[in-house]
Amino acid sequence: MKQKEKSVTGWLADFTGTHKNLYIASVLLAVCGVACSIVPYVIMGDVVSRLIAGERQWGIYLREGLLMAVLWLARVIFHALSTTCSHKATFHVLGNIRRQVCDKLARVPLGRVKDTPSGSLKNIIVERIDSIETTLAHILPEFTSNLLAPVAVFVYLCVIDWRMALVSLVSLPLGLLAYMGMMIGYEESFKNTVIKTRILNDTAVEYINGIEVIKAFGKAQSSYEKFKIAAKEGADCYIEWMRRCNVFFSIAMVLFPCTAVSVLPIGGLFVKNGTLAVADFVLCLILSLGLTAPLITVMSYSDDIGRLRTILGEVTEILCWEELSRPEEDKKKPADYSVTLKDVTFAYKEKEVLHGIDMQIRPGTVNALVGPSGSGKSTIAKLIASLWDVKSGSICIGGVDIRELSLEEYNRRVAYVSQDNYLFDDTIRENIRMGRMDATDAEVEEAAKKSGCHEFIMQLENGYDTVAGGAGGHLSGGERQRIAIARAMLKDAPIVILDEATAYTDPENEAVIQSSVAKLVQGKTLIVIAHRLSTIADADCIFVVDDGRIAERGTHRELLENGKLYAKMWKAHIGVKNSEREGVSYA
Ligand SMILES: Nc1ncnc2c1ncn2[C@@H]1O[C@H](COP(=O)(O)OP(=O)(O)OP(=O)(O)O)[C@@H](O)[C@H]1O
Repeated sequence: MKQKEKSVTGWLADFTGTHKNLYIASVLLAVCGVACSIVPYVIMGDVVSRLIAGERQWGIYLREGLLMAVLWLARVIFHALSTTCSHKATFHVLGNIRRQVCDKLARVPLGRVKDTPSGSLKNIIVERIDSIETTLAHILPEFTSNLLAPVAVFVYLCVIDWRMALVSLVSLPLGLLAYMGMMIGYEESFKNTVIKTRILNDTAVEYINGIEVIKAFGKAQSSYEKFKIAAKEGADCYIEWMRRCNVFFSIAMVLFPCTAVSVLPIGGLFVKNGTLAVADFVLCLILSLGLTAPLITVMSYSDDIGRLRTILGEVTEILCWEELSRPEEDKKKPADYSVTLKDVTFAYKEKEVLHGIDMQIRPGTVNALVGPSGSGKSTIAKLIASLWDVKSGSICIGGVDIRELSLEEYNRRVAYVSQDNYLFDDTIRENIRMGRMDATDAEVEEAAKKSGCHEFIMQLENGYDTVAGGAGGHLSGGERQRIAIARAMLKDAPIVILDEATAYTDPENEAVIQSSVAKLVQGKTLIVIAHRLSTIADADCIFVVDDGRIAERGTHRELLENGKLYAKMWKAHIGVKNSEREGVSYA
């Protein structure tokens, strides 16, 4: 939270880290470049004076001309070196920002990430961070040179004739006035365009992600319409802003470079009354012409700086998200792999969905969570998997509160197989290896065999080297779940949480999955969210969740004897099951 008070420059200094020196070198080189661009004016002044004085030794002019050429060349070289340094530093900064954001996403509660549209996060991490590259890389060297150059020219003008220096500035305040008119309502307009662009991005991502549903329900036209409206609103917002700026901008751009309007007549007057030499007058005229152009460039950076501030604001907002409070290292060692929930409550935002959950899970036992849809089973599983933090109460592993265990160590102890088995756009082999990164190919294949994947993998075009596709799109739901089980098997964690998939209920797939789960959990603490009660009839303990509370607990037999919710659910289940063949049990 303390981080939130940090200024944009403070954040930038943080992101720059050890590469600050490159930025310093970039500024110093830019200053050298400015010096090289000013000295030719001094030489030019000398040339003009000599010409007017009637100097006829062409060798002098040649030498001075050559020196000017060398200085111009040096200026270009300094500029190139300066921007090379700033680009190098900037790429490091961008890498650092992206790394910090990605690390952060792994440390915040899952809900925080899920509640943010994936389009927005992707947009910030990829495009928006990328878009500040030019500004960050150019702003330091170019801001320095464009600001220093006119200051140096003005000082030189003062040295020649202070009156002419002041006369050359006459058009500046008028131009500034027009420019300020352009800045009225700038912040609001800029924010508006950022919001509209974000909406357009989110709509585009939603359109692509939901393409299957859109096609299936014939909603292509209405979904495209939504995208079209977002694009039009974005464009309108820009056009309206630019239309308002146009007049002021045009006036400012006309007024700024108008130095000659004041320098010519007033300088001529000074020459006429003999208070200004002709050579100095010519030099002042040349110098004043180059005075305002760099200042216009400096002012154009206000736009880039605004964008930089907005984007850094978005990035730092993510970096300030509250994290799961976990130590770097375990504070205590769990005595065993029992799981205990004490008076746990949990709310999604304001809506409390778990109200005082108490559960005792002995190590090495099979435990099931059953209950009506929406009763809170998955939420309990996710809290045990440490994806969210409880609102009150505690969850202990082997007698130690999970908030006293490091996330890394915790992840080694718990394998969570969710319904939503995401497969990365990588080979099947690497997807399974994610369970344990140092597993050999033989170990990967062994896990695949145990989880009933080997056969269908071998039938794929490139076997284990087949790319699974984004979100595992080329595999069926059942196949994806089996790969997720293989992954968990390879991880070999002592506590396994399994959210039983409801979607893949064909008897053959169900039997394969259940026998592979039975292999996965031998001797481990299993917590399974069961949708098909026959699979957990032999469980050591069944917890019946109803409306965010544990309504009943006990073995299958005990719960049937109770004759309450579980008995009713079993009756309903058997009604469906009677027509099917008997299921295989996990235990
Ligand atoms: N990310 C979320 N944000 C807000 N509310 C949520 C979120 N996830 C779940 N809920 C709500 O919390 C309650 C419990 O949901 P949960 O998914 O834990 O139930 P469940 O028993 O696992 O349901 P199912 O058997 O249908 O998967 C539900 O009312 C659900 O609408």
